[in-house]
Amino acid sequence: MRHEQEFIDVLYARLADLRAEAEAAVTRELGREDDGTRQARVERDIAVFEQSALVAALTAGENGLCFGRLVFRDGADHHIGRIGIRRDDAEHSPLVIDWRAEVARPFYLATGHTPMGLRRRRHITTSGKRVTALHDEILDLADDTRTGFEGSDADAVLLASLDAARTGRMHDIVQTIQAEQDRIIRAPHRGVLVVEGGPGTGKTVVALHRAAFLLYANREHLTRRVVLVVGPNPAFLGYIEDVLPSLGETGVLFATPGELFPGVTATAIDTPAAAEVKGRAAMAEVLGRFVADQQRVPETPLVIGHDDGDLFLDAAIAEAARRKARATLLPHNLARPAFASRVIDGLTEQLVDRLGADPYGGPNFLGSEEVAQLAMSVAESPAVQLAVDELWPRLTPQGLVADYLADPVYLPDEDAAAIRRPAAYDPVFGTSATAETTVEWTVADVPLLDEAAELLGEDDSLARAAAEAERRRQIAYAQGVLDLSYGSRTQEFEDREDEDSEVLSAHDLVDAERLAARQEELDFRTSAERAAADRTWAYGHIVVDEAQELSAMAWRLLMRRSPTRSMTLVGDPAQTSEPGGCGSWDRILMPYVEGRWERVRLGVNYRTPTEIMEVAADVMRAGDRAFEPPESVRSTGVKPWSRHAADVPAAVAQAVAREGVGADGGGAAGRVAVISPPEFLDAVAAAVPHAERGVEPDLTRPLVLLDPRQAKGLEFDSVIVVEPAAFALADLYVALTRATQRLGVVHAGELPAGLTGLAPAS
Ligand SMILES: Nc1ncnc2c1ncn2[C@@H]1O[C@H](COP(=O)(O)OP(=O)(O)OP(=O)(O)O)[C@@H](O)[C@H]1O
Repeated sequence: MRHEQEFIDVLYARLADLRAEAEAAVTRELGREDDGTRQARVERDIAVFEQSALVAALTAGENGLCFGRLVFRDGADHHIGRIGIRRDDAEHSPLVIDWRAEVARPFYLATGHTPMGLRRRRHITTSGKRVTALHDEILDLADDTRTGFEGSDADAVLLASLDAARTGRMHDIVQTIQAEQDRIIRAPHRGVLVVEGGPGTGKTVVALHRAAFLLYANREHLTRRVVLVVGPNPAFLGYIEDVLPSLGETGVLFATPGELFPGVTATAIDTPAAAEVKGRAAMAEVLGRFVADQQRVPETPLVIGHDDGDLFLDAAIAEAARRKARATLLPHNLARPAFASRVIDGLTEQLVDRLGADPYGGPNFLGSEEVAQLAMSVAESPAVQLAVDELWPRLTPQGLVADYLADPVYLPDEDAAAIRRPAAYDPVFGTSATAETTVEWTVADVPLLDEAAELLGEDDSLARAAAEAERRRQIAYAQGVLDLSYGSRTQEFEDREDEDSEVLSAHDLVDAERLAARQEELDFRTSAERAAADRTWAYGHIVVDEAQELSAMAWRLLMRRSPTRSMTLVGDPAQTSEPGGCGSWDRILMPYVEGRWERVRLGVNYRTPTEIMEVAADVMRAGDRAFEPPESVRSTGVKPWSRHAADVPAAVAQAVAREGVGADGGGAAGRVAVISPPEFLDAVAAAVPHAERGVEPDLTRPLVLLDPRQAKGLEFDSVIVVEPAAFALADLYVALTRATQRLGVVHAGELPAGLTGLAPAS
């Protein structure tokens, strides 16, 4: 213990030095007078950016900085930590090794049967900077040295962590990653990896550690292209948001499916029927046809005034123009110039025929210069432009979808009725131009907007050309900066030989292009922020949690954001509750990566004790006798209970009080959740006014009141489920599997099959 404490003291002293150095560097750079040149600013901004990131990583890594030690048979001896730190010696030898480095792998994988060269593995438990416990495992049977910390219970550290009171925030699991989880975390980043498993098997936490690992192993690429984590709702994102920063990774973008179309926030709620219709893959084709309908041919010719006499934009001209524009295969707005030019040609021909016709049937009198002049006058005529606008209007995604929802076509009547929304009519401007500003969007509208944006296209060629010119300029400047600063390269954090795998380094300037990219980032703050604002951003890797809930249309959107198909999808088809949810992985992935994706399964439930899992499994077996739940890793001896009560809210209040939550909302050890069907939420809330509730409840409060959808992915020490017969089966399964310690059910109506055997509460 003393030796380890001495080591930890040295480690924290080194951490403090490094942080002081980095902080001093930030202060120095910020205070430095620059000579006003762009180059000086680039240098300063880069130094501030990198040193600040270093400070953030060092601060994040502080808690539980070192948690393990590996002693190898060949004499090598390494401490393992949350981040890698090097000594201040000439070789910069490693003091503590990042858990993601290859050399740390035996910490997670070695067994007595396959010791991976290990003699001894030690778990070091700390509280703040103090060593509080050691657990040693001997992996080399020939080794007869004993430290006194050898115990047969190798799982003690894991069980202690699973038993600990919840805080309302997910924690990292670097100290206790299990072998089956480690293999998923370190799987190569190419392709689509589906992580499946029942409740509490660690799908979410594993996916987050995988993101941290991929950032470590592919830092350059993924920092620039950004890792996106998609989670079901804001409360869930709040619940998981500390995990990656605690591993030193801050550049990851988190979003709910309703936030994936920049500029739109989903605030309205669809009926289940509407969400289901909007989520169908067929909506892509329906919207395509609706866009085609906006490309019109007039029934009677449009009469266009012109100095040389009226022009007639008839069906023949419009039809030819439409054919030509569609033949470009460009999106609607980008094909518009082709339509306009053919209309102008048609109208010019009319003028030429009229003005230059030879009454005796000879060739037209007008020369090519005169014809060109006439064409110009037609093209510049506001009346012609208006006519083109009418037949091939410029459209926005918001305007198009609002118009479509106001009068949905190409759908059976019943489906159209489900999604129809009154047009936001503006008496001055008409409907479509302003509808977009007044419509409240739903989560299921977001993929429709994205589809519309694809169909319509955005004419950003000028913006792109300007961006490219700017990038070239920055590369030229960056080359100059490089020449000056390459000599000052230092690397404090590195565990692997490979340069690209460094954790962080102050001056990791490798080439001018990369430096220019950094500078580009500085202009717009971080890559993650730029990605969030860019609908066409191609992410380096996408993690989708609760992936079973996404509709076919939502998958189309996500796949567009991942052209390289580098994705980790986690979910559990048995927990599908969204009516538009895709459910089966085959169905989700077939259109994109048919046969070229990998599925792995996690089979151990770390959250829910056996006693609770048996109850949840009984409920599922009532509908599917072959249902196989994940196996719980522990049992608590505490049986779930049920209470029949005429006044359900009052009974909930009593149960909450028994959990130790006082009327002021304080007092409980850990966290308590009441999960109620939406229709009873208000009544229950009146009985437990101290419960935290809302769209984005603060889960760190002792007592929260949730509907089943909000409870997805979360966990609590104790859960009280209200009126279970009113839940859909998948929702009930989710609600019953949220507790780490205790589960109770309060009901006035019948209990659903599977719950009737619960012990009645006293
Ligand atoms: N190796 C581990 N060490 C410590 N805790 C773990 C480990 N694996 C999982 N856990 C814990 O188990 C709990 C459940 O994990 P997680 O939420 O990732 O499961 P899930 O499969 O996503 O569950 P669900 O589908 O029910 O939402 C979390 O508290 C997580 O920290």
